[in-house]
Amino acid sequence: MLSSSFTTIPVLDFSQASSPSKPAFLASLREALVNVGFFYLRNAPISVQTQERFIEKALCLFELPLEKKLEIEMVNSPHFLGYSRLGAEITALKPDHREQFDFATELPAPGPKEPLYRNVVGPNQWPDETAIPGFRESVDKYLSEVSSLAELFPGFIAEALDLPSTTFNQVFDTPQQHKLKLIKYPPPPGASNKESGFQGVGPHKDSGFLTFLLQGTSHYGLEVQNKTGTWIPAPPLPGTLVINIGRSLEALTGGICTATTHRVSLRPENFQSSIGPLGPRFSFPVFQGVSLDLSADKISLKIPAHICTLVKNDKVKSDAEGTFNEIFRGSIGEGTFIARVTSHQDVGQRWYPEVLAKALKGQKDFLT
Ligand SMILES: O=C(O)CCC(=O)C(=O)O
Ligand SMILES: [Fe+2]
Repeated sequence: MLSSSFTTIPVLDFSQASSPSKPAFLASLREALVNVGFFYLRNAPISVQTQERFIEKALCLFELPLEKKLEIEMVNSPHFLGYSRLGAEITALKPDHREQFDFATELPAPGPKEPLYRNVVGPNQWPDETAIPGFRESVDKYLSEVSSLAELFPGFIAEALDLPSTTFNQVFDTPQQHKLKLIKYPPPPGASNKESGFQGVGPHKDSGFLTFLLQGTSHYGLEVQNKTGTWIPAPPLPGTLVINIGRSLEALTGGICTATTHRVSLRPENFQSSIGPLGPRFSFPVFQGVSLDLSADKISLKIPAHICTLVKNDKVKSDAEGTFNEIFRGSIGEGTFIARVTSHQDVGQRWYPEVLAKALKGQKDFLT
């Protein structure tokens, strides 16, 4: 049954999230969760000053000379935090054409007796404060405001699914780690594939609860795959964040909330405007984490039947890799760890060579 699927991405207004308009907000949220997996959010409670200062500092970070960036290269960190050079990350078995810095809620590394997968949490690698004064403060502030917004959504989602508003409380750690990626997509080199463009990031689903994406420039490029396999553009709308559902939320709701495949295509025309070249595209996703020790089968949410019947498509065409679904039979921590090791193989090779070798062979039971 592939007859109907979304062709546009809904726009929700956060100012409706408090009564008396809350029922309308929850109804739009329900439709977005169940049938699209993506929505824009207007009037998010993130201060314009925080956002602008964060973008300004982020652009300075990319302008540092390569040797300064390499001081905080991700390969130095067993926690997958820091700088990844252009082409260092792999998605859907192909290198991505993007340069990025990964930061996260500042937390200590796990102790030696904790499971290996807990190493996806640990301290950040911060750039030299004298090179970009105020950088750390601007990132901390932005991540903290987005985290506060993110932490309101489990309650809204529960209510949108007609579940008690505290339903998801048990799935988060205290404190919970969230991740912030700073991404630069340079214009594509040479000719690109006409149909799909040059791969900025290949087709994938995010692995967390929700992702909160700030598109920092006006480029087209982000595309969302509807259930029939068609790619729908998700260009930046001024004053909005793009929010999408990750595999953790999808698994926790037994697939009622849909984690939708997306990609960034770098077509040469996306880098041109009527007044000339746009330069690189910048984007800044925050990935909302969930408890690492959680496994989908430990949580059995009873979603009301009238919500389950809203799910329109029983078959979904997706270009994302399927491996995570297999891995997900273990804990979320294991799944996330393996996804990180295979995406950042230089880090995997340096810190977890055995896990990488086994992951690459597609073995799934190696962390037991
Ligand atoms: O750059 C974007 O707009 C999206 C990036 C993305 O999907 C990701 O990093 O997971
Ligand atoms: Fe993504």
